[in-house]
Amino acid sequence: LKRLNSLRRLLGVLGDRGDRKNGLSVMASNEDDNNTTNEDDQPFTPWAVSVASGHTLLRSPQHNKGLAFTEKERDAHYLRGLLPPAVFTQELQEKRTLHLLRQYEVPLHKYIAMMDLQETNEKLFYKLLIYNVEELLPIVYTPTVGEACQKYGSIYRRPQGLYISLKDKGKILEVLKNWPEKNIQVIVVTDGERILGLGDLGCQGMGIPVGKLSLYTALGGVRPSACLPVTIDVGTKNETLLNDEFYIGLKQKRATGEEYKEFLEEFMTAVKKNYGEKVLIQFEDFANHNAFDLLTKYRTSHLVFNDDIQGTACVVLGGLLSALKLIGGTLSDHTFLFLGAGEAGTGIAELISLEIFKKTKLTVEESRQKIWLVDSKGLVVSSRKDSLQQHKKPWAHDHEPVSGLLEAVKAIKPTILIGTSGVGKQFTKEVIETMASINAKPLIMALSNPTSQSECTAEEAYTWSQGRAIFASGSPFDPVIYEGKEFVTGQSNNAYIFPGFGLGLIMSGAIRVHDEFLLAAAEALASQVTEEDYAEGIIYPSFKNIRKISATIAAKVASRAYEYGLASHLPRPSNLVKFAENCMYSPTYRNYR
Ligand SMILES: NC(=O)C1=CN([C@@H]2O[C@H](COP(=O)(O)OP(=O)(O)OC[C@H]3O[C@@H](n4cnc5c(N)ncnc54)[C@H](OP(=O)(O)O)[C@@H]3O)[C@@H](O)[C@H]2O)C=CC1
Ligand SMILES: CC(=O)C(=O)O
Ligand SMILES: [Mg+2]
Repeated sequence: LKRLNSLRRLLGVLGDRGDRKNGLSVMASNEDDNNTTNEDDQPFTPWAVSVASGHTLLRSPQHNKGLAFTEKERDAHYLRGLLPPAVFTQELQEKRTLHLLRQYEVPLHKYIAMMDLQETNEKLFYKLLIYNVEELLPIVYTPTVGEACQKYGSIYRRPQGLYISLKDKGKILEVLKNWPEKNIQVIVVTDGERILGLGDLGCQGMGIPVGKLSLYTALGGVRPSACLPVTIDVGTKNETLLNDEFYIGLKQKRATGEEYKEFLEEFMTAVKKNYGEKVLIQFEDFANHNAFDLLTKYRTSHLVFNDDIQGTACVVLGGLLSALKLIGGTLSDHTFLFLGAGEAGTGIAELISLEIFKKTKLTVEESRQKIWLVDSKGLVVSSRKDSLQQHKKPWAHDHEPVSGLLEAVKAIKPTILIGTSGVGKQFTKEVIETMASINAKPLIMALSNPTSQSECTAEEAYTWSQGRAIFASGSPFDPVIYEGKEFVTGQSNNAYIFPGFGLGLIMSGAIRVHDEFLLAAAEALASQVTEEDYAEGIIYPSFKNIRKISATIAAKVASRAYEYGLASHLPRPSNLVKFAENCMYSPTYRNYR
């Protein structure tokens, strides 16, 4: 009877709504019961019926403007008294927040502050990120996001993204329907097994899809409400996490084999059913024993993109095409040696050989002969072929076995050395000195993330090559002074690619990804490097111009999609760059009536 009375009172409050001239936010709750008896052990219904004004408006990250609500808006939306009297412009808010962020000395604290901002005032978060991208990218993205994932359980405040765990088997479609936004254009999904070069972080990998999607918006202009971060939790093999009382994921051994495949199949089917044919699914930081299979299996039935295999290939090929201006020759004149023969390494190798095949008279097989890879067992050579994973086989060339990287550098004499091992400090003094003894301008790319896993630092690359190296890294390094000269380094990270690439797919309504799109994206990136960049010895354009770069990449990708009959948004816009720019999300506040 008491509960019935509560309900009556609640309905009475709701009935009052029309009488309340102000249309105030109405929060009705049976917590308001004037009961004297303790109901703590009674089942409770968390009623919340609201319109976005007053307190509710301030609590809505999409609509909140904080101190930037004007006097008129404060009157019209029942905010009087809920905010201090000062009215700030968005620019002043940006300045204030930046000032605050700079007071934190620990990058992880800045990360937490940025995530809080994203959860309270989305437009201010994106304004800050877009206009201060070089300063804040290392916070919301690599390297800090790596540390955030490692400590995700203990810094956890509010859930971000959608968690799909083995507990949801048979109900994934229902779980997708719980997500509040219906019009999803991009999903970034991980299963947490290979988070950067930090290994299996299980459910705590969620930081990666969240971070990648914030870049989709900030760098590529995709609406935040169209982005869905997903973590698939099938357990973890990380014993530390399994024994951690603050671990937020399933405490069980990672599922493998058929159980894993069936769960992923259910996810892929549910996604297509819920969001349609044109939702982009970006696979991120899966271990390579699943990543290649998932890409192969779903590339013909879904719009899928593996960032670690394909996005990384684009950013590196773009950097190589641009580097030719500094190191000379054509791509096919060079010899490439990789440390690491996994997703990134073989993905890049495949795209380089495709580009050489397209631009020369060489066959794909001949172009592959210019590329060598070293894995944890040494140089990938034909005598090892039978025991090699499928993705390594095309790179198993005839050569006697070579055990380590230094020996491989001496034997192969590469002009370009690329680190994709996920293991730090592998480009030793001897390795770089040997590269410098073979090449006037050795091109050295240390791509592993985060900074702790980088194959070498910028300082090591410049010092050990006596200032002759052309250097780029996956995570950013500060400029280095060597013998009185300043060396600015480039960041070779797929963040240059996926936001623009995804935008190109979305704006053209592409239904599948074709390898030609990857070549187009790489060439578009290379075309954005300026003479000033080359004068500084860098092979990537500045992140400051990333939205323009993303628009150029999007336009080229879309253009190929139309050319290959894979675009569904018709008619084709005549100026694709302009169209891409016009599609981009703006972080500027809107006026409320
Ligand atoms: N800059 C960027 O944009 C990107 C950077 N990355 C980074 O690249 C790294 C690798 O990623 P990914 O390719 O997906 O990982 P994978 O696990 O697929 O591949 C790692 C490769 O490195 C090899 N390896 C591991 N340890 C050693 C060692 N000590 N000596 C030689 N080889 C070794 C492995 O050998 P084996 O096969 O024998 O086990 C494997 O071939 C990560 O740190 C990741 O953060 C990834 C994507 C993009
Ligand atoms: C950059 C990226 O995707 C990685 O390190 O995995
Ligand atoms: Mg990745």
